[in-house]
Amino acid sequence: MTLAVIVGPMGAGKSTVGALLAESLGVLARDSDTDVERIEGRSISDIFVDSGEQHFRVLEKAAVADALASHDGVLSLGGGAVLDPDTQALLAGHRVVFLRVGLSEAVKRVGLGTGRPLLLGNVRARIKAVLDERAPVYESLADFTVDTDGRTPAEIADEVRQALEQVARP
Ligand SMILES: Nc1ncnc2c1ncn2[C@@H]1O[C@H](COP(=O)(O)OP(=O)(O)OP(=O)(O)O)[C@@H](O)[C@H]1O
Ligand SMILES: O=C(O)C1=C[C@@H](O)[C@@H](O)[C@H](O)C1
Ligand SMILES: [Mg+2]
Repeated sequence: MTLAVIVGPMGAGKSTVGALLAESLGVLARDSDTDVERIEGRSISDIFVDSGEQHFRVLEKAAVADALASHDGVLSLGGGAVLDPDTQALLAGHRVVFLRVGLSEAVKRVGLGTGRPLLLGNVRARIKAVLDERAPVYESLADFTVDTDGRTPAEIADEVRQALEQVARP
């Protein structure tokens, strides 16, 4: 059973905060993007370019289901993993944390978007579209939400850790 599952858009800091949170709790951090890359032996960008987004989503769905079933620590999900209805249903059995980030800060954090294939083209416009489309999904799945704008990853990890103490595991 996971201790917590971290969701949010690109640049929210899921991987960064997930690693810090796991360290402070003395558990392992896992990241579905890293799992897909390890299993496939190629980067997410390469998967998108060579095999297409749909193929990536199939791999991602399997990696997330596996991690949700077997991981005992903190699990950070790829930004789009929550769009899958089966994944949404699985998440109901876990404590879900939404890391919220505003448009301008997300744009600053991802920089030129290198390594994030969904942002190719106009980074700001793509992030805006992703935030608009997905914010309600993240909100609806989350047991609680932590704002990340203007705060360090360590501060955010600390707030998540405190909030987890208030939320019983399902
Ligand atoms: N609170 C923060 N303040 C400033 N910079 C941050 C913060 N959190 C993360 N970052 C930086 O933003 C970038 C993106 O962080 P990270 O890779 O953890 O995001 P992510 O949510 O996992 O994104 P993705 O969905 O692409 O995997 C990194 O360079 C990281 O150092
Ligand atoms: O928001 C998304 O759809 C994505 C986010 C990243 O974590 C990766 O999973 C991939 O770049 C797609
Ligand atoms: Mg990440």
